[in-house]
Amino acid sequence: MEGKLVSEARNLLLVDAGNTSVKSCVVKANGETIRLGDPLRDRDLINTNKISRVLLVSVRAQSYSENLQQYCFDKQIRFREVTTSESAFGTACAYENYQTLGVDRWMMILAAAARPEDTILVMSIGTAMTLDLVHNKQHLGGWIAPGFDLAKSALFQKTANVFGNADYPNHNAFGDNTESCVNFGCRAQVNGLLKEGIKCAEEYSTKLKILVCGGGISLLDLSEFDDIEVNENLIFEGLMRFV
Ligand SMILES: Nc1ncnc2c1ncn2[C@@H]1O[C@H](COP(=O)(O)OP(=O)(O)OP(=O)(O)O)[C@@H](O)[C@H]1O
Ligand SMILES: CC(C)(CO)[C@@H](O)C(=O)NCCC(=O)O
Repeated sequence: MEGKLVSEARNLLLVDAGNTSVKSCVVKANGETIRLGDPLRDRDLINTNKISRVLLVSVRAQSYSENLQQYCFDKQIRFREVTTSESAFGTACAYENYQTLGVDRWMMILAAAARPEDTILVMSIGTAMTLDLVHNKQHLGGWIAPGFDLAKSALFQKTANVFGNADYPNHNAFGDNTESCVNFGCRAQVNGLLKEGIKCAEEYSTKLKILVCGGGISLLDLSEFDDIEVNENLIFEGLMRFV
């Protein structure tokens, strides 16, 4: 039975192991894609989707990569972990110590570099928020800041009297109690980061494309930004360049 499954398998599984969650994407032979979860949590995912090859990017502890590699080895599935490189496909990483740039950022940078626009700002709104500038297909650098939940928990941990709830506000306003002041303040930080990023990026070009992804996208006031594209598959788009 196991042998039959392996011989029938021909689909590719892309895996993005982030700090909060692991996402995956099945790429079928006909090009169709399906977004799924963590293959180490849902042990049927690989069998039911006839996976013959796994490509991983991870910003988690090394043990996640080792466990997935072992799992693939046991199931006779080809496995490769893609890591940040000094350059790829003609795009150089802005970090001298390139190994320290998160591979999730690297994938988004490479996805942006494959686009036709000259100047692209890539933003991820996850556990952490990141911004990276890609100009003429080169990575010029970026920012790392706490994400919405992280900013809130830092406030709760480091102050005696600030408390909150688990709401994600869908607009901005001035709060009239502690919880709403925290929520609106941290939401303003998300939007403010992008506005500041645009200001800096406009030194390179006033014609700017913005690509955004991550679990906190609904915190952005999308209508306030020109030429902005929400793309949940940015990391997978970058990873697909290695296929
Ligand atoms: N319903 C929601 N509305 C708005 N924001 C949310 C919601 N649910 C989660 N978030 C935000 O999304 C974050 C998680 O995003 P994501 O799943 O992209 O994280 P991750 O990829 O694991 O982290 P990272 O990319 O930083 O490693 C949470 O920390 C939270 O701030
Ligand atoms: C910043 C995060 C956590 C965003 O997921 C990730 O890209 C990471 O762990 N980066 C390592 C540090 C860096 O990119 O400089």
